[in-house]
Amino acid sequence: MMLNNPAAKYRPFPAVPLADRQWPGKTITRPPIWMSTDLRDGNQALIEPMSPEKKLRFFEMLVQIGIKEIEVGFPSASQTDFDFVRGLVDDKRIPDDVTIIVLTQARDELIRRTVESVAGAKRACVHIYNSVAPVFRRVVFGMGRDEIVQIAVNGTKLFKELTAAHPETDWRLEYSPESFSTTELDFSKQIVDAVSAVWQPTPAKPMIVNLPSTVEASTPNVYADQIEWMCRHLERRDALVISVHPHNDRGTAVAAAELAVMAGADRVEGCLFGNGERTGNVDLVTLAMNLYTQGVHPGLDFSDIDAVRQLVEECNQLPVHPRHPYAGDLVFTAFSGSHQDAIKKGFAQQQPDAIWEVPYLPIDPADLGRSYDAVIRVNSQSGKGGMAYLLEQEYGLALPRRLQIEFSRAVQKVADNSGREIAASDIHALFSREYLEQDTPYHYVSHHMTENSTDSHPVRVDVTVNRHHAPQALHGIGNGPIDAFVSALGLDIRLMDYHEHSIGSGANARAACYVELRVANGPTLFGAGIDSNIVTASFKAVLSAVNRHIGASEQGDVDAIAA
Ligand SMILES: CC(=O)SCCNC(=O)CCNC(=O)[C@H](O)C(C)(C)COP(=O)(O)OP(=O)(O)OC[C@H]1O[C@@H](n2cnc3c(N)ncnc32)[C@H](O)[C@@H]1OP(=O)(O)O
Ligand SMILES: CC(C)C(=O)C(=O)O
Ligand SMILES: [Mg+2]
Repeated sequence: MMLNNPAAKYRPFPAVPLADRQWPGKTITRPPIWMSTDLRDGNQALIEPMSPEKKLRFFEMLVQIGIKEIEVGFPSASQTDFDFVRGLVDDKRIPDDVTIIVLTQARDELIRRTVESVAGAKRACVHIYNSVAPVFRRVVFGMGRDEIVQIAVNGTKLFKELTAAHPETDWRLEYSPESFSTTELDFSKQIVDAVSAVWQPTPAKPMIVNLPSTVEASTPNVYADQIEWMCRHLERRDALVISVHPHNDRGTAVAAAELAVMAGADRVEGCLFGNGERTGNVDLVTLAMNLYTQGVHPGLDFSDIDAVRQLVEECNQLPVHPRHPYAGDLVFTAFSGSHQDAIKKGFAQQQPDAIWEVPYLPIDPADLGRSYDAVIRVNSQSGKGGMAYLLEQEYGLALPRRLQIEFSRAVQKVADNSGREIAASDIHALFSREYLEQDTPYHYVSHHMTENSTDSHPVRVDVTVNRHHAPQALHGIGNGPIDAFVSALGLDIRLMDYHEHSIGSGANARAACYVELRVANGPTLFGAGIDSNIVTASFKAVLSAVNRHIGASEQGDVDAIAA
């Protein structure tokens, strides 16, 4: 043993002897039965447990999402929980297709109080548990196996007796050998079989056998082996609903639940966004959305995930992590350049009802009620694609590729200097400053254009521009308006590239023009212009490019590019 090696005080988790395990070859083709334990396991793990009002809002939201089995509390633990559960029953707040579940230790007085809390409900499930792992048997109870079995059997017998006095309620039993995942499999089987022998479930009225990883202690494949082993060995299997309840101590609860379902589990207990004791219960939102991405409808409605998240955060008084799969603030956001480029191209090519194939996005944000707007954000890690996407989405400006490259240098400079994210409005302001507001020394005032199709230069423009604020009347002819305008300016410039598109439609439509100009044999620069008149927009774009060239030249004067 290595001295001072902390790892030396831990044991490797033993493999399950299940040579012919079947689960690795299975796929999940339908959702499990979902059970939310937000109001019990989630609530018991909060710094401040929920008030009855919050619990009720949470309950109603769970119903709305479509969860049919809801663990609503531990009524024997407190008057608040008892009253809340009683209120649900007495105020007839439980829809006919929803089953409420109440948890109790397998102790007589607690079982009595629990039955009292739900008696009279149309249907109610009492969830009885006792811990069965060796360390609990030794440390907590100081009991041998048979005595531990007796706790569960006695509790079940009492429950059977008590419920016989309330035939108006359709009673269901859920039994959990707590700490199942760290218990010898033969003992878990022994105690579950003993409980089901007392309760005598039938396929029409099955008993829920919940097999929790109370503390997640192994890799998820081991948990799957344990579940498959139990499914194969339990008595009265056709009268049992096998449930799993993974906790997230190793950070693999989602994987454990998924493999457990492949291994035969019919039902999954968990909490929204993974709240729950210590590192949490398995996250039902992630599980459900993972199914979506495999083409399996989870049977739950998370089409407005932001509203669900808001309510959960309010009730739990715990934030959902910004990187939470599907619901986090940042999960549909790409900052890095190559991601932005691929996402932008993906959105452009994605057809409305086709299979979803946008790179880097496993799910369509719209399916969760999230908008595309926040998908791409720009900071110093971003390339041209991100800022081009934002300008197009938010301002309708579709920059040509070479202009994107040119402008992204300006964006990058600002991002590098500030070290912060740059909002779409900042990018637009920068674009306006760099291109649209470049009006010195040349500023467009007005123009008149005439066309004579028989002429070799069919277009003539008479244009007024201010040069250093002094009006100048210029005239030029050419093959088209821009050609004629360039000739009217009388500068040593060549038009290299031209793009235009409309912004908006109808009476408010405007034209955006982008031109790339070369000065003499020097470098090229872009200019941009926007106007309700497309010809005016193109003239403004030319002057924008000219002014930028002049600004960039050493002399900073128009003579630098005079013909
Ligand atoms: C993994 C889980 O999440 S399990 C659910 C855990 N949740 C909670 O415990 C929240 C609500 N619980 C409570 O408020 C309290 O535990 C109560 C009110 C239910 C009971 O409180 P107390 O009577 O003080 O008992 P406490 O919970 O401390 O349990 C200790 C005793 O119960 C016994 N016990 C614990 N669990 C069980 C069980 N499932 N079945 C039978 N006996 C049990 C212990 O051996 C111990 O016995 P001892 O006093 O003879 O040594
Ligand atoms: C009560 C049981 C099911 C529990 O919450 C656990 O074992 O984690
Ligand atoms: Mg738990």
